[in-house]
Amino acid sequence: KIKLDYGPLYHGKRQDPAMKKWRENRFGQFIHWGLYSIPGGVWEGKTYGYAAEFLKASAGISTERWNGLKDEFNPTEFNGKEWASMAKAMGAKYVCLTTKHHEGFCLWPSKYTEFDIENTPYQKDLMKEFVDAYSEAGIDVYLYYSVLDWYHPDWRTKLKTMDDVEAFERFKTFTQNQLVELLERYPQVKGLWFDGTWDQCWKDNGKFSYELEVLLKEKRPGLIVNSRLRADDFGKRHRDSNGDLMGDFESGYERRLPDPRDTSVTKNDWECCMTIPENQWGYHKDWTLTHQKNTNELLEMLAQCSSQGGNFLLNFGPNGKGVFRAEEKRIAREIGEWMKTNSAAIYGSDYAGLKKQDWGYFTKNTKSGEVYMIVFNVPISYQLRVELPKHQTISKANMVGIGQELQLEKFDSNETFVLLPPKSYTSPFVIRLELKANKKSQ
Ligand SMILES: COc1ccc([C@H]2[C@H](O)[C@H](O)[C@H](C)N2C)cc1
Repeated sequence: KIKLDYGPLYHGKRQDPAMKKWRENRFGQFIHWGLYSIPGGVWEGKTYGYAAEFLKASAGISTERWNGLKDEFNPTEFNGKEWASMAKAMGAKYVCLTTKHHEGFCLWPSKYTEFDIENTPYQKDLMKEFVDAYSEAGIDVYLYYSVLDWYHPDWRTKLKTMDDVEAFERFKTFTQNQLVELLERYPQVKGLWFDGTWDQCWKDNGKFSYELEVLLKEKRPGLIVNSRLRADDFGKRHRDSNGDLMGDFESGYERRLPDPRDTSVTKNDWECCMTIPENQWGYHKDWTLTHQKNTNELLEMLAQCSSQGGNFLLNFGPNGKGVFRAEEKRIAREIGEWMKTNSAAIYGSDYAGLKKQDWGYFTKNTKSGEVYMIVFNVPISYQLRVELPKHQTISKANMVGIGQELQLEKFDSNETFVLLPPKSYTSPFVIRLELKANKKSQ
């Protein structure tokens, strides 16, 4: 092991109540909302297909012109309670909102910059309405914060000169001040989701990122931070120079999932953040440019994450007025419909320790011990293979929802077929297994 002064604060999975709640949540709503939500990927009549939150770069817009968008930010149709009730109906147990994306515009009235909500026609503390509404709906609130800040004069991608070093020292102070300010203004907040920490400037400041994690966790005991906050003594990110995770959960799964058979990911807590289009985090006017994931595709990702002990954070991008697009509202409703019947297989679930099969995913409820099969691919044979450890056997298998008991066919080996009634299955479904000790092996 390489000796590190600025590696992880601890090893293994946190078992405190705050982290256990994070783990039980399993399903969250990501929201990207900022000045980029106003143009929505279109500039001077031209549509740019790249991620809408990068329009400044993809359309070559001057900093002055881009920053001028703050004078147009007036989300008169924003209604925190409506947003929270859509998320509640979808079945999201937590939410993560961009307080400041790479553009540097702050959705809260910050003492440390004038590039914030206070200096827009809207003026009001939108973040307070947001945090209060979601908290009252029983949804845990997390805040996304981009260290990378295109607006701030002291931002430096890399530190080449002494001027750069001095500027970046001021930038580090600014960053720390803003983060403390967020925790003080919004006491309900459960955690921080850091982004924009891939540049050399941050890799050269592992000590600062370590001390920042310590400071923020002292300010807010139980605070949860993602792996993107940290760099170690040698500039390694997410995992330190010994391969150990820094932060409380691995958040490198951005628009991608681990291999479904990879059981190594179960060693740490982790989260996959996902867009509905191929690559749009901020609102984009034209979603027809790329594939839009449908509800069953998204449900399968949610099921896979749970089956491998990870969380699924699904992104929504409201427009400049604070309105979600029709596709997002429909998908939220459809996911919520499915969760009404099947959420027992998701909330409080974890890796079941059973061999992955082609028909779908196993999850295990950590409290009840009940094992679930979430089925996406019904085999032509209508036989769902289950391989159990020698000492276990299935005593019952029931469809969740309708409750129907399913026939079992047991093999001499440790395999069992759960037999499906031969009919058409047009929506993913869940089977609850009751397992018991296997007498034969005693
Ligand atoms: C250059 O590649 C990037 C940089 C930043 C991102 C940002 C997205 O804007 C979004 O906020 C995502 C969570 N983050 C990694 C994505 C890809």
